[in-house]
Order: sequence, then C-alpha cells, then structure tokens
Amino acid sequence: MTQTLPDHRLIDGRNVARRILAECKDYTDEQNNLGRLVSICIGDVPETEVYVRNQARGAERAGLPFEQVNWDANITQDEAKQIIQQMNDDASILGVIIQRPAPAHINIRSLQSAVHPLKDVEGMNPASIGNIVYSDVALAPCTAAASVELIKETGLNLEGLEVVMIGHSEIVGKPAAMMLMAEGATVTVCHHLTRSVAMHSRRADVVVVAVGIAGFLGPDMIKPGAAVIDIGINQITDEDGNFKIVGDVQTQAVTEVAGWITPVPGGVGPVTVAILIRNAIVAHKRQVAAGWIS
Ligand SMILES: NC(=O)C1=CN([C@@H]2O[C@H](COP(=O)(O)OP(=O)(O)OC[C@H]3O[C@@H](n4cnc5c(N)ncnc54)[C@H](OP(=O)(O)O)[C@@H]3O)[C@@H](O)[C@H]2O)C=CC1
Ligand SMILES: Nc1nc(=O)c2c([nH]1)NC[C@@H]1CN(c3ccc(C(=O)N[C@@H](CCC(=O)O)C(=O)O)cc3)C=[N+]21
Repeated sequence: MTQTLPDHRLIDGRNVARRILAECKDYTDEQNNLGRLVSICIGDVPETEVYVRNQARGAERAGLPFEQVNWDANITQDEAKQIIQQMNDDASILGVIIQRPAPAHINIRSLQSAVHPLKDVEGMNPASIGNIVYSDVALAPCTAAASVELIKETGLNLEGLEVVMIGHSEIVGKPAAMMLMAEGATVTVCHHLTRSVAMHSRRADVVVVAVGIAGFLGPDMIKPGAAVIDIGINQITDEDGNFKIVGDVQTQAVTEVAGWITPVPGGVGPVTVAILIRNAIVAHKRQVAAGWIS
C-alpha cells in the first residue's frame, strides 16, 4: 500500500487559524458578559458570503458572541452612519466590521472612519491604519496581518528578507507592505503600472500576491525556494460547471519551484478570519483599559 505523505511545502493556514482561535478561547473563557462582534454586509454581495460564514464559525470556536447584519442595498449613507454611531455607544457590541465592497452610492471610507477606533476590529479606520506607520500593529487589517503570520510560519527571519508585494490596495497590499517593513523586511511594492512584475518577483525571498486574477503568478515569476503567500480569493467555474475558489497563483506549477506556498483554500483565508477574532480580543482589552467596560 502506498502512503501519501503530506507536502511540507504547503503552509497550513487552517492549522495557524486553529492555534490563534485556541488562544482567543483561553481569553474568552476567563470573561463573562463579552459584547458581540457585529459583521455588516451592505446589499447582496456574493464575494463576502464565504468570509462572513467563516467569521461566524471562527467566533463560535473562540467563544465570542457574533451577529451578522444585512443592510438593504438602498440604505442611505446617513442611515448607515447613524446606525454605526449607535453601535459605537452600545456597550453590548464589542466590535464592528463592514464588509467590502459596498453599493456605489455608499462612501465606505467615510463609514469605516465612523467606527470608533476602540471598536474597529478590522483596523480600517484611518486612525488605526495610521498607527501601522508607527509600527503599532496590534490592531491591523486582518489579511495583511495574516500574510505576516504565514511568512513567520516558514521560520524565515523577516529581518533583511527581500519581500515583493504584488498589489497595493488600501485593505491588503499597502498595510501588508507597512507591516513587513515594521518587521525589518526590505519591501518592493508592485501594481498594474509596474513595468515588469516578474523582474521584481524573481529576485524575492518571499512573494505576496493580492491582485484578484486567477493564475496570475506562474512558476517563471519566482526564485527557486522562495516562499509564496497567495492572498487571492477568486471564484471560478471548473470543467464540471461547479463553483470553486482559487487564488492568484498557479498553485500546482509554482509548488514545484517554491520552498513554501499557501494553498487556496486553506491558506490566508482562515488566518484572516482568526486574526479578525484576535483583533476583537485586542479591542476588548483596550476597552477595559480605557474604562469603557469592566
Ligand atoms: N484572503 C483574504 O482574506 C482576502 C482576499 N482578498 C482577495 O485578494 C485579491 C485582491 O484583493 P484587493 O486588494 O481587495 O483587490 P483590489 O482590486 O483592490 O486590488 C488589486 C491590486 O492588484 C493590482 N493589480 C491589478 N492588476 C495587476 C497586474 N496586472 N500587475 C500587477 N498588479 C496588478 C492593482 O493595482 P492598481 O491599483 O495599480 O490597479 C491593485 O493594487 C482578491 O482576489 C480578493 O478577493 C481580499 C481581501 C481579503
Ligand atoms: N472589509 C472587508 N475585509 C475583508 O477582509 C474582506 C472583505 N471586506 N470582503 C471580501 C474579502 C474576501 N475575504 C475573505 C476572507 C476569508 C475567506 C476564507 O475564509 N476563505 C476560506 C474558504 C473556505 C471555504 O470555502 O469555506 C479559505 O480560503 O480557505 C474568504 C474570503 C475577506 N475580504
């Protein structure tokens, strides 16, 4: 009988998530009367479904009360802002996350700014995101923090590491680049105007990809032995007509060249969820320290 050995090049995000959620559970076990994490979706956005479903599961595993809130796509900016302000004042609510994307008439940046920094579990309020510049990364955007966590999982020393970040969105690429700098890495950021992404990515020790294009990163774009962190979550239809989630990396081909790689699913996604829950715990500690709750 042949035995299938695990592929040690694959970084198991589910395992990392389990560890983080277990730490959160140790904390929640010691608390009584924890407020709930409120997760808001505006309109019907298929991209956020998996995320919110996994948030509910993660919260349950960590012993954190959770509430999913769906706002009608026609909600006005004023109404949305008012509800957020009420949530800021509601002691039974520990933290708030607003899913992206939102309908075109909603100014999502303004809404994220309305979430009080002490309840901003996603770290997307400009005050929270600004702290990253000061290397204060305790409440950072979840996916960016997940990428750093997964690079650490390889055992590579981040100090002096050459990291190429492909994608510079405000929610992923930019905060990830800042956080990697805070860890001592040398960071190059590529985007759609970069003349040759491959020229940069080929000399990196670690390539982090968040562009939202299935199969974007191929095996000829990395240095042999490099670590590849695949942030992309793209829904495609496979040969049998079934929906399937794939990343931005040609996982099978790149695994033959890489030293480490995060799979999709089972890589960055579960860790993003776990960090959101950990951020809620950080928010709780800060609210206690600020005298908001006891
Ligand atoms: N795993 C997780 O937890 C999460 C996953 N995601 C996934 O990550 C991916 C990216 O998300 P997000 O950052 O929000 O997406 P955005 O669309 O906001 O950003 C994509 C980035 O990729 C850049 N880009 C686009 N085309 C190219 C190209 N040909 N070469 C180089 N750079 C390019 C864009 O540059 P420019 O701005 O210059 O056009 C932009 O900076 C998506 O698949 C999303 O679903 C997102 C959040 C969380
Ligand atoms: N404000 C905001 N912040 C976000 O971080 C954000 C967002 N809006 N909008 C949508 C995207 C997408 N996203 C995902 C996170 C985890 C999984 C996830 O858990 N994925 C599992 C899927 C497993 C399964 O299929 O159940 C995995 O990759 O293994 C998916 C998608 C966060 N996003």
